[in-house]
This record gives sequence, C-alpha cells and structure tokens, in this order.
Amino acid sequence: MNTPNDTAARRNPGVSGMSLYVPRPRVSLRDWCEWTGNSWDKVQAVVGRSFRQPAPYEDAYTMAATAVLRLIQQYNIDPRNVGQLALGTESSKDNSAGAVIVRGMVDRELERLGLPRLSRQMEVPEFKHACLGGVYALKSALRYVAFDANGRQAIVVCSDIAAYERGSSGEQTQGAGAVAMLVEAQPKLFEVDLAHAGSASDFRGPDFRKPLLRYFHQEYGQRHRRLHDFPIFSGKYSTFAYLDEVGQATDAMIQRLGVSDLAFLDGAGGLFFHRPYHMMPLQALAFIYARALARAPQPNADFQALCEQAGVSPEGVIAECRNTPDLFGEFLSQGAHAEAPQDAHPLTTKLSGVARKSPAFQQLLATRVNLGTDWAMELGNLYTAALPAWIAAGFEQALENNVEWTDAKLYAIGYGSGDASEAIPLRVVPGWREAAAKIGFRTALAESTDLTREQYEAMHDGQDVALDCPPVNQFVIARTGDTYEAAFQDLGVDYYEFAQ
Ligand SMILES: CC(=O)CC(=O)SCCNC(=O)CCNC(=O)[C@H](O)C(C)(C)COP(=O)(O)OP(=O)(O)OC[C@H]1O[C@@H](n2cnc3c(N)ncnc32)[C@H](O)[C@@H]1OP(=O)(O)O
Repeated sequence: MNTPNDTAARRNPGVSGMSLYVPRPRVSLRDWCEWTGNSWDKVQAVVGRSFRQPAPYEDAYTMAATAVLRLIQQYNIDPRNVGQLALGTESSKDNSAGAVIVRGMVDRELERLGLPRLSRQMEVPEFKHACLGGVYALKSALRYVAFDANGRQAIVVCSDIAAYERGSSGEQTQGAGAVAMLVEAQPKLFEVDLAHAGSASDFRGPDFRKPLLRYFHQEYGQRHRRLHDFPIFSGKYSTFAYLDEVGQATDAMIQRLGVSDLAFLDGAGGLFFHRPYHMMPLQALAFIYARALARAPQPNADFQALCEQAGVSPEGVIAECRNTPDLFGEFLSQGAHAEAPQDAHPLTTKLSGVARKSPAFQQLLATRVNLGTDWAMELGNLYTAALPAWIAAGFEQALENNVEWTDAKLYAIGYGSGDASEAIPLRVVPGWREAAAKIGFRTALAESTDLTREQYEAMHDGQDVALDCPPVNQFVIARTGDTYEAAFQDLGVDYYEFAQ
C-alpha cells in the first residue's frame, strides 16, 4: 500500500548534514581484555573494538560545541540563519542551562574566525530522556522547520559521556562523543516521516537511572575515588526493557505505515538502532524478526521450523506477541529489595536466539544493517549520539561503497532507558552523495591515541594524566569559577576556550 511518503514529489523536512566529534584518547578493547582478564573473543563479538575516554578538559558541552562548529564549517552554514539549536544529552553538568552553553562557545569561535555569530533570535532548548533525548531534539527541530522557521534552519546536537565503574559489567560499554545534524525543510541527506513514526514509553523504575540523590549517599561516595556520573543500572533488566520498548515503538510505526511486519523488513533499505553495544541492535532486530514470523499468516514454514529448532511452542510465541508487560508493576509487587524482573518474552527470546543464526536473518543483516556497523564498533556507547553516529557512518560508507541509495527507505529506532522508544521512517533524498561527502566520519575517527592501562585507570579515577595528544581544533574547559561572594558568584561555572 502507498503511504504519503511514497509520493516522491512531496518532501518531508529532514537532515541535510552531519558531523562527528569523539575525544582522542582511545581504549582498545583488546588491550582492556588483557588488563582485566575478559575474553576478547566475547567482547569483540558482543561489544566492539574500542571506546573513547574524554580528556579531563572536556565535557558534554565542549564535545557538542566542537561538533556544531565542524557542522557549520563543513556545510558552510550561515550562522545567522539558524533558528533553533537543540541539545540532546544525559550528561548535563548544569541543571539550569544547556544548549546556550554550547552556543556561547560556538559564537566566540565564529567571531574569532571573522564569521557572524549564531542568530540572536535562536531557540536553545535541551532535551533529556536518557539515550532518546537526541531523537526528541530531532523531532523538535523537524517540527520547528515545518511550522514556524520561516525558511530558517535548525541544528540538533547529541552529546554524551557513557561512564561506568571499573570492574562493573558496564565498563566495556563506555564511550564519549557528539554528533551534530543540520535540519532543513528541504533536506539534502534524508527526509524524516514523522507522520508515520511510532512512539512508546513506560516507567520502568530503577532500570537505568542517574538520581542526583546518589551523590549524597554515604556508601556511593566511599566506593569511588571521585564524584562521577556512573549510572544506577541492572544489566539484564535493562536489556529486557530495551527489547520490549523498541518492539512496542516498532509495532506502533508498522501500524501507522499500514504494512505487515514482514513487508516492513523486506522493504527496508537500512535499519539503524540505538546501539549501547554491538550485539544489542542484532538482538533487537532478531526479536522484531521473530515476531514478524509469528504474526505472518500461519502456518508459516520458516516460523514452524525455527520454533522446532528452538524447542518452543509456536502458539506460545504468538501469544507473547500480544504481551504488554508491566515490568515495573511486577517489580513493585515483590516489595522492597525485590530482584529485577525476569524476561517478559522468554519464548520469543529463545526463538530469536536461534533465528539470529538462520540464513534468512544473516541475509537481513548483510543487506539492511551492515552499513556503518564496522565504524560504529570503534565508538562504544555514545548514548544520545549512538544512533545518529551510526546513521552518519552508514551514509559515509554508502558513499564510499557506491551504494544506490536514492529513495531507499531507512528506519531509525531510538531508545532511552527508563524508558521510551521512537521508531521513525527516513528516506534517502536525491543528491544525498554531495551532503554525505562532507560528514567527515572517517577523518573524525582517525584522530586517536591509544591509552596505556595506567593512563586509562588514572583518567577514569579523575587524576591528572600526562597525555601525548594535546587538544587541537576543539573546545576545552579553560578554568572553573570559584567565587562565592554576596555580590558575585561563579562557583562551579566552567569557562571555555578553543584550542587551535
Ligand atoms: C545504557 C543505554 O544506552 C541504554 C540501553 O540501551 S540499556 C540496554 C543495554 N544495557 C547496557 O548497556 C547497560 C550497561 N552494560 C551492561 O550491563 C553489560 O555490558 C551487558 C549486560 C550489556 C553485557 O554484560 P555481560 O556480563 O557481558 O553479559 P552476558 O550476559 O555475559 O553476555 C551478553 C551476550 O553475549 C553472548 N556471548 C557470550 N560470549 C559470546 C561469544 N564468545 N560470542 C558471541 N556471543 C557471546 C551471551 O550469550 C549473551 O547473549 P544472550 O543475552 O543472547 O544470551
């Protein structure tokens, strides 16, 4: 069936350019496995190859500002024409201001370069919902250019630091970086079909959170060497929550598209998910694929064969497709100190584990998921920036591989713990190659210096470390204010500068 988005003449607003910034200090996961006694075989299959460690002079705002400046320069944007700068992050250091801090840095550097500042009439909102904040920021920017921009553009920047305690199961899934996107009414890279996007949310309690109260808890402070941003998280529960929510949002999108689950997968030219680590999107796609088979007209030979192989009842999997689990309700009903809820779709999980190895699924991966994957495996978890970074990598690699992508239907499936998900249809627009050629993903990745174990551990613990990679062409924290007088206060306020 044709959707309004199938009419090539009509363009939705979308994205015209992308840029990436990642810190130079890099931890090779192969080295990390040697330091920690973890299995490199498992980590390279499940997590990836490396992650970036932010230097002591950077934070979510410096990374965001560097990405925004790159975007402006790479796409020759007139800063006076930018009417919204939307920041998606869960690594804010300031509970009051957000995107305006980023604009402050960018304005000063533009001025030094002899360029005009960003528009004085620009909106500067910040969006927070775990890793989904960037998608909500993008939706805001799209609505802005569609409704009240009057020809002006918007910039979305997603910037985050994923830090986990050393020795925790999350340590391997760290990362840091920022992605900026230029949003326009007539996009040059891909259009975004919000009218057919699917949304889902459900409160999941302590799945993955960063309560400020934890800083004041005696136990928490004593266990670590510095004040840090390590989340409260429960690994398996967070994985179940991801799969369930992503499934709900994808169902909502498929329903709005008016196609069958299998037709949606067949028609996709590329599928991009929030990727906390390499295997998570594969698990999510296998979950969606298993449900698509279960929802196909029965009997379906592929479905029956896979169920038999997995040792699960087909009727049981079909019944689980109608499941809308209340994970937090289940947790609450067990009273205080309950264990994390168990998998709400055990049969589908078992089936998708087997389906993942099937030739049909491997074909799905090779044709819909592989673009950009290899580069994304270098990045670790970038939280809000993880999904846009993968999309940016996908476009640059599609360009390098000379892929015929014009008019391809892509799908961006975002997720934020706590939790919420968005499943959004995109379409590659004619002329995308010119815009993709300016992304600079490979160049941004190339700027790296591998850390030794001593350097990594000291940086992670917040100690001063001599690095062989001084900051170049990026914003840095120059100093932090310490005045706390009646007449003037800047205690804890960072001052930034551009390191040339
Ligand atoms: C944080 C966000 O950004 C928001 C989210 O998306 S939440 C969802 C993801 N959660 C997180 O990222 C939280 C932080 N990270 C973590 O908790 C952990 O790193 C993690 C749970 C992701 C992995 O921890 P772990 O202890 O290595 O998990 P473990 O269960 O041993 O192994 C994971 C998978 O690798 C598989 N595996 C093990 N060895 C393997 C090998 N050699 N080759 C291939 N696969 C292998 C396991 O079978 C398992 O798969 P299944 O779940 O399908 O059984």
